[in-house]
Amino acid sequence: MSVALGLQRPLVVRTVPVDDVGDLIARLPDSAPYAWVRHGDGLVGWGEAAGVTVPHGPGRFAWARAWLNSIFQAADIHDEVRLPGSGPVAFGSFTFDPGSPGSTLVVPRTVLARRDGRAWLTTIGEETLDLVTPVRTPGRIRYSDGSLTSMEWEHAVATAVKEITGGRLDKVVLARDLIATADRRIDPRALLARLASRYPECYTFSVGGLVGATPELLVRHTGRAIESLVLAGTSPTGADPADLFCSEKNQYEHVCAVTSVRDALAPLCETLDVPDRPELLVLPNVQHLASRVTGRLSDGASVLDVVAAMHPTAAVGGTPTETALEVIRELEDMDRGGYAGPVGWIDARGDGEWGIALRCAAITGDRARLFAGCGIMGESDPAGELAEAQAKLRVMRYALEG
Ligand SMILES: C=C(O[C@@H]1C=C(C(=O)O)C=C[C@H]1O)C(=O)O
Repeated sequence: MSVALGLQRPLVVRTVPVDDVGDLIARLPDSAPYAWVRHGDGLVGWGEAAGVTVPHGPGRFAWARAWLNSIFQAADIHDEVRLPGSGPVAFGSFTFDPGSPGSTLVVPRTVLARRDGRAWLTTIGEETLDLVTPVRTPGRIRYSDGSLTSMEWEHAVATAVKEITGGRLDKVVLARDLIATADRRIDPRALLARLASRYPECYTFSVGGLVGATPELLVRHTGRAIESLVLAGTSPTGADPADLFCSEKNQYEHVCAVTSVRDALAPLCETLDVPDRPELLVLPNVQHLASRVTGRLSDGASVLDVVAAMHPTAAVGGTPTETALEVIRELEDMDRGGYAGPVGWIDARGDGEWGIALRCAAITGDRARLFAGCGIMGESDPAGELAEAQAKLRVMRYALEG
């Protein structure tokens, strides 16, 4: 556990309003940035006032909440803005599988934020001078297979189809990875800038080396109001949306995801509104069936409590959840790390926004590990699912190659 200022010495936090800050991502000074930006609004952060690697295991969300409480409750907070995301915030990324190590929480030393025309700056401890170094693009990119070749992955999909038609489960989301090697060290800021301009509708994020632009909002928590955007059912952009709406496979795949979210949220909510029918979310590469679920929490649960109840939804796990996790472990032959896990931020009031870490890559030095997955149903065609995974990989390929 690293706590730069020490648990015994409380964080001294100051939030002040600032004039318009321009492009948030362009303000990031170094190569280990924190970001959560959509349509230009959001939070970016740098430096580390406190940070921790969350121990893996089934109690990891409870452990993370306890750690955050100890930091936030002891903090000496001077907050002139008092909006979600003002005062101290922690950025976090949790691994998909509770058994995988690598979940992290970081309270940046500096956070710059904008929301609906208001901007603010939060600093912890002494002010420091942060120089914005020039952003370098990664140069030429070479790709190699991840854990499975395309053919092996198609075979895994075919095996999953057999498990489904044989009655072991209804739906499983299978993912694959792709390794990219660049000419030089990959500066996450170069990727963030490209992602934010090409995918403004998505949440462009960076936490602990995991960089991406996800369209899927796991949960936004503002006071007692919560909101989630459930995605499942995909076709290439440009294909007739009617095919997606009329496809029984895609409709059922979507119903599985929405049901998992409704079942997770219902016990926490006094009201919950789940649309009867999905809408269409069109992105530059793919289009999805999308359901916006809204609700009101019945008590003071924090955003992390809600994340803990929801993860993993059937949009990235499957139905039933535990069987899907078993099949994923059996067939993918890889550790997903933070891919398909919750990623986002939380403030000291318990407000925050968390997405499902999709359309992303884990960056280390000159290497990026890209991930993409697809919901597999009894009718799935392995070649079609491979094409869908490739379309989803285009997001990070574009971020790397421009
Ligand atoms: C698993 C991914 O995406 C998920 C799977 C989808 C599907 O199979 O239709 C759609 C959106 C996401 O919930 C991914 O992008 O890697």
